[in-house]
Amino acid sequence: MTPVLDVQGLSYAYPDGHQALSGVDLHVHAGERVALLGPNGAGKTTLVLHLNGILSAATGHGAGSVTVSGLPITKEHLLEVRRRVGIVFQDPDDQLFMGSVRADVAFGPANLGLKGQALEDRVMLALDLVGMADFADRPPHHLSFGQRRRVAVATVLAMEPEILVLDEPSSNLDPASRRELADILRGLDVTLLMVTHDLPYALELCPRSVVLSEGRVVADGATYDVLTDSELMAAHRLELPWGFDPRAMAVSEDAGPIA
Ligand SMILES: Nc1ncnc2c1ncn2[C@@H]1O[C@H](COP(=O)(O)OP(=O)(O)OP(=O)(O)O)[C@@H](O)[C@H]1O
Repeated sequence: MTPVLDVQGLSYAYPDGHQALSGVDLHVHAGERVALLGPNGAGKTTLVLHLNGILSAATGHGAGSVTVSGLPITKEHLLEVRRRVGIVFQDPDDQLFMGSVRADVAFGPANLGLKGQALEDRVMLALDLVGMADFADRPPHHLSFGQRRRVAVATVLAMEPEILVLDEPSSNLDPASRRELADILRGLDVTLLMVTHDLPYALELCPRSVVLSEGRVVADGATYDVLTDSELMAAHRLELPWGFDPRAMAVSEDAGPIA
């Protein structure tokens, strides 16, 4: 089966010469939920920025390729790739800038040419998926942080992406909002790649984890196996919260230990 996301030998140095990625391979199949873990400065954001062509190995600072559903990320395919790969950034305020929730969620699909009832249906479906339909006419800046994060997810879902990439989705959420967002994400019919430092969240949501460290993939396997490999964890500055034991966690059947 062809991976929906195929990263091959990706290397990238920033213009100042800092080598952020070195020969990264990552193959994600349709419907997978994958956590991208790693210490600060590992290259996670740099990798994510390559997935919809914000950064590109082709700019002369890198090597390798990124292919989305068979489509290489080139200038010619950039718009289509950006529709297929939806990125939810850590700060929802980077993605919300219109006067109402409805207008923000409509912005992307309207740019694709959707209008009238089809546009309204697309917007309301996306808001329904994140439990924010009742907030459609509210100004985003009147919402709480957790509500704005959900709307940011809806702006991306409204583009009907094949791959949903989330940067630190659980950060700054209270425990109930954190759990509710996990339920929402688990219920989506989409391939999911989630950058996170929240290791319990990775275990809860993603059967598979990839660990990036100093620009290289140092582990790729079952999240449970990664989080219980104390040598690997220590070597790459990954720490479980105090008192959290993956072995004892009651987890959903597709994300948990294969006992
Ligand atoms: N614009 C830039 N110019 C030069 N170096 C950069 C730039 N952005 C990031 N870097 C460097 O590239 C490396 C990877 O950074 P990146 O932001 O991808 O890490 P990260 O894994 O997302 O970290 P964090 O967990 O802290 O968000 C770091 O050493 C960082 O200092």
